[in-house]
Amino acid sequence: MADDGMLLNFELSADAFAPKKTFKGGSWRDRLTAKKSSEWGRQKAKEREAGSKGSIPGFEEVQSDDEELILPDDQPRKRARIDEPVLSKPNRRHSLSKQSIEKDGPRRPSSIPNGGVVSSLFTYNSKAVPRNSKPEVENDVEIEPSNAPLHDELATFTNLGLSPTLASHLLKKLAIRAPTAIQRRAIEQLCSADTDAFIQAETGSGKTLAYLLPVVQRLMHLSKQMKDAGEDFNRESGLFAIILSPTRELSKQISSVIEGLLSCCHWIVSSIVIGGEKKKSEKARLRKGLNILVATPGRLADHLDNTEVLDVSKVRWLVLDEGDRLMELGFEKDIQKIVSVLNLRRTKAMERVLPGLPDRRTTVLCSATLKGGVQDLHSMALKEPVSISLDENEKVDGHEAGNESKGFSAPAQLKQSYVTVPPKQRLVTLVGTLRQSFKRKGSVMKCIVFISCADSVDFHFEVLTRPSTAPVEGSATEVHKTADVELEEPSLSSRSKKIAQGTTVSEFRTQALATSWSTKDNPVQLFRLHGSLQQSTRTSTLLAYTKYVASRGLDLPNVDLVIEYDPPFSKDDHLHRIGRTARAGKDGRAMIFLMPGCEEGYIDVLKEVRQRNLTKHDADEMLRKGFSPSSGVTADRDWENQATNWQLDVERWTLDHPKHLEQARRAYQSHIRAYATHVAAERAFFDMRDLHLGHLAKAFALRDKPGSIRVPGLRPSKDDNNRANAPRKASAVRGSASASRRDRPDDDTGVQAVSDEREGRRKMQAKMKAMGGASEFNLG
Ligand SMILES: Nc1ncnc2c1ncn2[C@@H]1O[C@H](COP(=O)(O)OP(=O)(O)OP(=O)(O)O)[C@@H](O)[C@H]1O
Repeated sequence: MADDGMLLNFELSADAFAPKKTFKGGSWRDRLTAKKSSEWGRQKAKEREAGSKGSIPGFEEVQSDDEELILPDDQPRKRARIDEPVLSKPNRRHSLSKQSIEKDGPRRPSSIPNGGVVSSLFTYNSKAVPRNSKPEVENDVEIEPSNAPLHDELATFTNLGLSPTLASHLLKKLAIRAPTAIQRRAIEQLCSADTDAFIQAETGSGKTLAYLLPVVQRLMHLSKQMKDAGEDFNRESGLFAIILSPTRELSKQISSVIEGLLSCCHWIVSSIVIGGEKKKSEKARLRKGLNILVATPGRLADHLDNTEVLDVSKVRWLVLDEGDRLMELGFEKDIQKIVSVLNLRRTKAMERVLPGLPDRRTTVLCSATLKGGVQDLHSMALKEPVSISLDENEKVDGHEAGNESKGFSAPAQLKQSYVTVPPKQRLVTLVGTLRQSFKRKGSVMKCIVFISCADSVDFHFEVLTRPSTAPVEGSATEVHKTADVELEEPSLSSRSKKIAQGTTVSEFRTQALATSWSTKDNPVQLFRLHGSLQQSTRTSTLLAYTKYVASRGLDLPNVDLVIEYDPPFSKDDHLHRIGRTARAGKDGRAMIFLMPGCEEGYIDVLKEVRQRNLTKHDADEMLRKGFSPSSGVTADRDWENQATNWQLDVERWTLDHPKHLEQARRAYQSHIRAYATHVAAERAFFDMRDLHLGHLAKAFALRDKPGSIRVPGLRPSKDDNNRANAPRKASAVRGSASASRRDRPDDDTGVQAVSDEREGRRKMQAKMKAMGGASEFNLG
């Protein structure tokens, strides 16, 4: 009796299949299966006789049309998969290393429930499309930073209108010596005039201080005028300035910058309302009185409706920070409402004007990009504004300023690169890149990896901090309990568990050592952050990350490398993500992972952001650098074995624990859903129909066939349910990165893409808004 499971378990001896047999008895399927198996065995025997390949006990490979190696299963499977041609293995790149196979062998049967597919990392990968455009590599060009503080002798804060008290406080307490180019313009303008303003400047150019310094300066001046007129200035004098920002994190960051500034004029009081805490305590704070308020739009609109004690009649400065994000996250209506309430209440209260208080309100809009929504916000909130920006051809300290294309700006010194990685190799290439980057700069380096959804962040955090058993040179194989932290989800805190060595660690960690890839000599800490974490956890994680290497807590200082492991959902997203590095004149690198095929079209978008300093890499290069032993003494392509071992190790780890397996499947499914939510203008680059789902599964350490990955509890959409009733074609699931759309059967993938996109976008926006907005760190 030959069934599918036995087919895969056949021992290959040269004589076992020698005579040609006829098959009788059993069902037609059994006979056909046995016949095919016999032919397969004969062919293998011939190969071995020819010395082309030896058999490895306990491991036989069947290659499918997809070049997948199917491992034997404990459980005989009912359904035979008998139509796959048997291919010989012409070269060593097609097979797993013998070492890894032997290692994998004994554990395999228990590791692969319901049959599994292990495909080689290095075979049948889609190739990068040759491009006609000019070569992108223009590295090693020394470019002067475009967002650094100026060296101009005249560009001092006092020359721009700040009081000597504030200027010396900046220098002594905040180590800020000279303004950046955008600060020079904004401070001069806003200190001397009551006109609305639109500040547009690249990321990391110091926009926060560009609007805050004039506000604080003007309030200091107001307090002096009131004092001269015999009136006290204190927290009860009135609310004079409101700063709106799209996210809680950013609001807190702005609030901490204000606190730093106000320590030289402690009579001016600021506060913050951003949700995430009880409205009652926010109301209590508002009741005590304050002069500057930082808020998220939704929460402020709510307080304007429901908190009587909030008097906005004296507000004379309204700042809309990160205008593009405010619009993108759907705060338009809230802002509209806030602006009209401010207008209405100011007019009603004109008779109670304080000495020195300007008649009109100044509204300032800030943005790093000029994208669609910003224009709407501009017309809705600003009246005859002055535009404060650095023109395209403007020179900063004799060098060209940042803008290379209208509406986009990235710091000139930022080095962008992209790496084309076939879907199967994504995970190992990420690890190779991290190993290489941290090897070069040691654990003093800081990096952010952007991943498209919270489930995927969780999965990758666990994978990268799991104890590795793969023999990668110098890896920190033992678990470093001391670093497992501290920060935990309150709801999960009770579920702490004892681990083998007797140390209690939290089941849910947001910080841990990257034991699976960093080395003992150079240990790297990993932090987890996404929008599905509770607010308190997000805040403390960000703080821990900020403080980990550098101690300034203003933004995320000194981030050396940004990796966009999953491409951004829009160009603006990209700009904001890469803007976490190369801030205030510092160096920075940003690397994006693209898959061969239509994703490579995104390279043109990268060029729009900045053509210079754009470098190209490929997966082999990153793997070689990341997985080669540091001694440099290595057999040719030894790194392939190292990478394969690492990958197999993760796959085993995933299969060995139901929890990990579910997490991997959940991450995979959520990733695909998120993939469908790219903005319409960029969908040609990120086309669901070009995703090779089977290969992509490997990047989530899955050996399942894509069609069988269905995690219970993962929000099924209506269309999911409809699809479940429709016959599913195998090719629709397996796809092929290289096949054109026309080659595909008329499958339901396109429908899924569209419906998932709408659904995904709607949910994402709702979720972000419910969280009080999203930032580049709220990715769930
Ligand atoms: N004049 C200055 N000298 C030195 N450092 C500065 C100066 N102004 C701002 N910085 C620092 O530069 C960093 C970036 O500033 P900020 O966050 O205001 O930039 P941004 O333009 O708002 O960027 P993004 O658009 O990405 O939010 C901060 O760490 C800030 O402390």
